[in-house]
Amino acid sequence: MVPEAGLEIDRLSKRYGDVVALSDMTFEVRPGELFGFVGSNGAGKTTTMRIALGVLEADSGAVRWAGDPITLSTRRRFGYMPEERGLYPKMKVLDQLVYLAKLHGMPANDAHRAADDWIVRLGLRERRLDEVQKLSLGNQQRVQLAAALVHDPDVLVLDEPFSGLDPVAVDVMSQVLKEKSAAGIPVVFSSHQLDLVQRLCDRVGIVNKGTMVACDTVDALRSAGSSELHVHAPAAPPGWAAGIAGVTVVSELDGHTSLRVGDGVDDQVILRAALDTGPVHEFSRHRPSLADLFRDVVKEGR
Ligand SMILES: Nc1ncnc2c1ncn2[C@@H]1O[C@H](COP(=O)(O)OP(=O)(O)OP(=O)(O)O)[C@@H](O)[C@H]1O
Repeated sequence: MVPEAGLEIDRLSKRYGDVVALSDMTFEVRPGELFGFVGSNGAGKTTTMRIALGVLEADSGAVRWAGDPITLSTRRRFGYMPEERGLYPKMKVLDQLVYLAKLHGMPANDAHRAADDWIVRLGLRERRLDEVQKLSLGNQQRVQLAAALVHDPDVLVLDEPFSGLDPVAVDVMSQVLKEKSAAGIPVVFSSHQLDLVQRLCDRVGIVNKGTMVACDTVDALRSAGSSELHVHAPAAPPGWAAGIAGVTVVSELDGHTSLRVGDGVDDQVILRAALDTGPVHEFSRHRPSLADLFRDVVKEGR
């Protein structure tokens, strides 16, 4: 049965000496949800994930799974892909996965079957008897994903699982994460690849300086952000829109202008100003991308 409450991160705070790594970090990854955890370098993503997995202790706050504080035995039901990766370099791929599955409490036969299945699924069949250290970095990452999945976990916490993967491996990883969340488990992963996060995730949390500053569906976040107007007026001189009240020029190049338009500004005023410069080939509104929102949040934070 799928529990109603998922993975709850509740007001986590953590300092390293004078550095405040987390300050009241709060969010929930619901069962069946694919949650993207994004933020600048040093924003606190890895620290949060380590605390969730019990690798690191918080100064205050709590982590709960299915409504209860996490214990050693519930933690065994987590699948974790640490940022620093955690494989034994001299162990063979198959042996490693079987070993890890058994460590999580799987009987030997099941462990072998699960390791074989994930090896095939993740395109590692030819590499199964190679030592991990002899694999390319991308293939090591595939093994690392297999290691997070081999014991059929109830929660998946993955620190930058997509970094360094080729496009085929990105597709495989995306598919696996979608399947796992569709099967009802909470999946949280951090990433700097915002186009991928925008495409894949049900909800996204944007972290800045150790605090969750925006957390919602991609659609809701994009709708709440101010939209941009794209104007293509080939004969328009540079600065043509600079004097229009309530309008900020975001970029301007070869007659293509992107404008941020304040609330209550009549876009027909902008269209008339564009037409005054000559022909207008494009005049369209665009919702901000996740990358645009991210930049805004980080800028505001500074
Ligand atoms: N062991 C440590 N000792 C001291 N400071 C640390 C330690 N680990 C992390 N920090 C600091 O805590 C803050 C949060 O780091 P964290 O690694 O959680 O960020 P992150 O969001 O995962 O960054 P990235 O995207 O670069 O991986 C940073 O200021 C970092 O320098």
